[in-house]
Amino acid sequence: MSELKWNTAKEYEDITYRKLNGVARIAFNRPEVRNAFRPTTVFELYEALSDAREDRSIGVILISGEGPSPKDGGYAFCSGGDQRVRSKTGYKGKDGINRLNILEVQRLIRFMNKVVIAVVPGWAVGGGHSLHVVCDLTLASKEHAIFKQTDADVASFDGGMGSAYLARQVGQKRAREIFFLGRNYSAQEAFEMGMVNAVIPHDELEDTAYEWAQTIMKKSPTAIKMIKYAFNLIDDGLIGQQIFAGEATRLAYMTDEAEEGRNAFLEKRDPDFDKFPKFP
Ligand SMILES: CC(C)(COP(=O)(O)OP(=O)(O)OC[C@H]1O[C@@H](n2cnc3c(N)ncnc32)[C@H](O)[C@@H]1OP(=O)(O)O)[C@@H](O)C(=O)NCCC(=O)NCCSC(=O)CCC(=O)c1ccccc1C(=O)O
Repeated sequence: MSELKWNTAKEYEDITYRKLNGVARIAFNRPEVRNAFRPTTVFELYEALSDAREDRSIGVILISGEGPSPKDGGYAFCSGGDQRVRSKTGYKGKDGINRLNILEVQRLIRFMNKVVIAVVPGWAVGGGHSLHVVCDLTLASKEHAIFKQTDADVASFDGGMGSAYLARQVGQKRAREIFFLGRNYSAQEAFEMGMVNAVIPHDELEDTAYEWAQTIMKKSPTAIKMIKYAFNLIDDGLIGQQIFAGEATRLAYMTDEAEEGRNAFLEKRDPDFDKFPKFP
C-alpha cells in the first residue's frame, strides 16, 4: 500500500483533492456507487482541475477513484453518470437543473496545459470510460481494473471525445466493438489494444502513478506542454490550432523582437526589426 503523504488541497463532498511535490491527485469519492458522477461531483471535479491548472507548482494531475466500496469491497475509477439522477434532459443537480456537464470536464482535461494521468483502480465504465480515454495516459490495476462501455445499454452515447479519441487509440474496429458490444476488458486486454499505458499490481498503482508524474516533472514544462498540444492538434481542428498557436505566441512574446514591437508602439516610433535574424 502507498505511503505517500498527500496534503489535502480542499475538502469536497464527492471527490478528494490532494497535492504532493508538484503532483495533484483528484479522485472520485462515491465508492458505494462505483464512483458514478452527479452534477455536484462534476462541479467539484471542474473546480479542482481548474485549481491544478492555475497552480504553477503543479506539473502533473492524477485522476483516480477512491475505494474499495464499503458495501462490497469493489474498486472503481468511475461508472459514469449517476443513473439515479438522470432525467429526460440531463442529470439533475441539487439546484434542480438538468445538466450534461461532464463534457466541460472532458474539454478541460483535453486542453489542460499539464499532463493528466487516469489512474484506474477498478471499473472504468460509461462516462468513466470516456474520461480515461480523454486523459493523456492511463495506468490500470492488474487485478481490479475493468474497462467497459455501457453507453448503449442505458441509451446514452458519447459521440464526441469518448468515441473519436478511443478510435484513434485502439483503431476503428476495436472502438466500434467496445461501444457496440459493451464487453468487459481486463487491464491487460486494454493494454494490448493500446488504450492503457501500463498494467500495474494493485498495491503499487498509486506509487507508480506518482513515479510517472515525477519523471514527467523533471522534463521541460514548456516542451511537455507543446508536445501535448502538438499531439492534440490534428484531431482538435481549429481549436487545436488555436491552443497550439496561443502557446507559440507566448514563446514569441519572450523574444527581444517582440519587445521591440511593443516598445515601438509605446514610444510612438517605427519598430526596428532589421537587427533580428531571419532564420532560414
Ligand atoms: C459499473 C458496473 C459494471 C459495476 O458492476 P458491479 O461490480 O456488479 O456492481 P453493481 O452492483 O452493479 O454496482 C454497485 C452499486 O453501484 C451502483 N451503481 C453503479 N454504477 C452506477 C451508476 N452509473 N449510476 C448509479 N448507480 C450506480 C449500483 O446500482 C449498485 O448500487 P446498489 O444500491 O448497491 O444496488 C455496473 O454497476 C454498471 O454497469 N453500472 C452502470 C454503468 C453505466 O451505465 N453508466 C452510465 C453510462 S452513460 C454515462 O455515463 C453518460 C454520462 C456522460 O458521460 C455523457 C454522455 C453524453 C453527453 C453528456 C454526458 C454527461 O455530461 O453526463
